Order: sequence, then structure tokens, then C-alpha cells
Amino acid sequence: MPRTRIKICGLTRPEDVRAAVDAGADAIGFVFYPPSPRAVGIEQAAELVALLPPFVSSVGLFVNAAAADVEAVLARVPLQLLQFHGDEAQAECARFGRAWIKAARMRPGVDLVEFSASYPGASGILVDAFVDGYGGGGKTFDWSLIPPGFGGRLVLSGGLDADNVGDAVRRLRPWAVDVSSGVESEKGIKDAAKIAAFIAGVRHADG
Ligand SMILES: O=C(O)c1ccccc1NCC(=O)[C@H](O)[C@H](O)COP(=O)(O)O
Repeated sequence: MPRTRIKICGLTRPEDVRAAVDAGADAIGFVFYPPSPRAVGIEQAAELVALLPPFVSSVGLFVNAAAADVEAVLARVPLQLLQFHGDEAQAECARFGRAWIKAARMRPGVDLVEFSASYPGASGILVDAFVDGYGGGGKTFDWSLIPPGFGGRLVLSGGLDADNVGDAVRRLRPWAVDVSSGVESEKGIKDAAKIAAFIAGVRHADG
């Protein structure tokens, strides 16, 4: 059983990047969605990504962004993975020639198998709670909406924290987990102790 990968999302400060890397995060997410309180600018993101050591992935998060805006980020920020968190179709996600994951905003009636089949080029499907503002809401969703034996590379997200992530990993055995609010002291400001506790919870559940 491979260990559960861990993405910490919505980082805005060098000290938070260092804390997440030191705690053992596998991926660091940067939000390029201006309405988010966690949004970063291009130069800011370039400086933060430059802090990442080998084998810690940089993830850029977009919500219904114009292709030119994504290209402008890619021209300056070395992103290893793109995360599309809006209503983007497969072709809009695949056009940049980078690995990408697609977010599914979960609520009753969402057929995850059907959703996943419409994104055949995705490296993974990130399942998140359906919240206003697309994401980063700090809310869990009904995990039973995830079909048993879902074959895609599942990234579990939405309201995770050190208290519930162990149960989530043991119950769903996702490829990865993703967290933002659950490791913050305030939106966009991460808490090193909460990051460490979250990662410890994942490690304990992995056994
Ligand atoms: O983080 C944001 O502010 C955000 C804004 C708009 C779209 C997506 C956003 N975040 C995407 C993520 O991958 C978050 O980590 C995910 O939604 C989980 O957030 P949380 O429930 O706060 O852990």
C-alpha cells in the first residue's frame, strides 16, 4: 500500500512553505484565483516556488481562468501540476501540455465515475465540498458520495484537519489528501503546528 500523498494548499508566505516542506508535504498549492484570500501574484508565486526542494511538487490552482492568464503564470512560475477547480472541460485543462488534476465539487447527485470519465487526461480527481466561491471552504462533504473502489487517482479534500484525516485515510484509502483551512490560523496564513499535526495524522493512518 503506497503511503498517502499530502498536498498543502493556499500558501502565501515563505515561512509557511518552509514549514510544509519540513513537515513532509509532497505538494504545495498556490491559488491563482484573485477573489480568494489565499491568492498569490505571479512574482510572489515565483519566489515561493523557488523555495521548493527536489521531489516536492508545485501545484497551480485555477478557477475558470482565461488561457492567456494561465500561460502568463506558466511563463514565470515553474508549476509541475495544474489544478482546475472551476467548470473547465477536458480540452481546457489539457491545452497547456502539463500534468493536471480536476476538482469535483461534491454534493448529492454528482456521479463521480461519470465525472471522472469526462476528464480522461486528468492525473487525478480531487474531490472537494461544494461551497460558494468554488473551494477553500473548510467544509467536509458526505464521503459516501465516493463510490467504493473508485478507480481514479483520488485526492480527498474538503474540511480535512488533524482530527478527521486519519479516519478519512483509513476509510477511503485515497491516493492523496489535500488541506487548506484545516492548517491555518487565518485564511492564507498557515500554522506550522497544525501542518505537522495533519501530516502526523496521515502517517499514523498509513501505519
Ligand atoms: O483555497 C482557496 O481559497 C480556493 C479558492 C477557490 C477555489 C479553490 C480553492 N482551494 C482549492 C483547494 O485545493 C483547497 O485545498 C480545497 O478546496 C480544500 O480546502 P479546505 O476545505 O479549506 O481544506
